[in-house]
Amino acid sequence: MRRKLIAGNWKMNGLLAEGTALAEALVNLQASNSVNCDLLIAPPATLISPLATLLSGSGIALGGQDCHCEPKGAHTGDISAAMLADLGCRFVIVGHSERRNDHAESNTVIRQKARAAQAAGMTPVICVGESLEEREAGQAEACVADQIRGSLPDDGEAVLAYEPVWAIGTGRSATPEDVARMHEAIRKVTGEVRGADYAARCRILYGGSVKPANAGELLQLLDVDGALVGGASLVAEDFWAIAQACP
Ligand SMILES: O=C(CO)COP(=O)(O)O
Repeated sequence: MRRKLIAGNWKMNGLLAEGTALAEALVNLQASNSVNCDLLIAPPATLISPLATLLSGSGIALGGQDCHCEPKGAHTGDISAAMLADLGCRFVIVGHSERRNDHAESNTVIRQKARAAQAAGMTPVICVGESLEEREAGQAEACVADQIRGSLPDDGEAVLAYEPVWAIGTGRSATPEDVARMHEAIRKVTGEVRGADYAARCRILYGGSVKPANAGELLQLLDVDGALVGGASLVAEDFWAIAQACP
């Protein structure tokens, strides 16, 4: 049985005061309500240290939004997986479409980052997803399969996140039918790459305009093991309502 994971990707949002207030609000919500899922927040790197203190003992896990594939060295501006783990991160998002696009990250680099995360004792959350052009050309499943074959490490734990690029930050979520079909396809490819046992336990999250209004129907789909939430994770009540939608 795969326990659902609701993850908030804060992206490049949150100065110290608002970031800590948001985390405090989540800790308070968690103290007074139980949810049927694991919880993770991935704040900007500048907030990891203060949030590590704030979230300590809360049961809300902390994650990075990216890491470098090398353990250390001359990489100005980058952060190693060990640095994230050192501050208490248990997860790190790799291969988000915004990194694939803004920083021209390839599947090969993303796999190296995922391996670096595993080597530091963290679980990578590996993002995949097709562009609108790829979907309109009927290439969505082939594109996502290529991304999985290229970026999923050969061993070790990983979480996968299906985030169709056209659904991110647009308010336009994929339909439950599209999500169900794609998640089934992702589990099948994962089985081909890593074997049936691994595919059966691998968590596959959906991301792209998840909000309280659509979380319930997405999270009850058979192969949807949680959500990677952008915009709605910046509002404590909305993020909490999404977590509460886990059946
Ligand atoms: O990119 C996302 C999460 O990683 C999704 O962002 P939105 O929820 O804002 O569409």
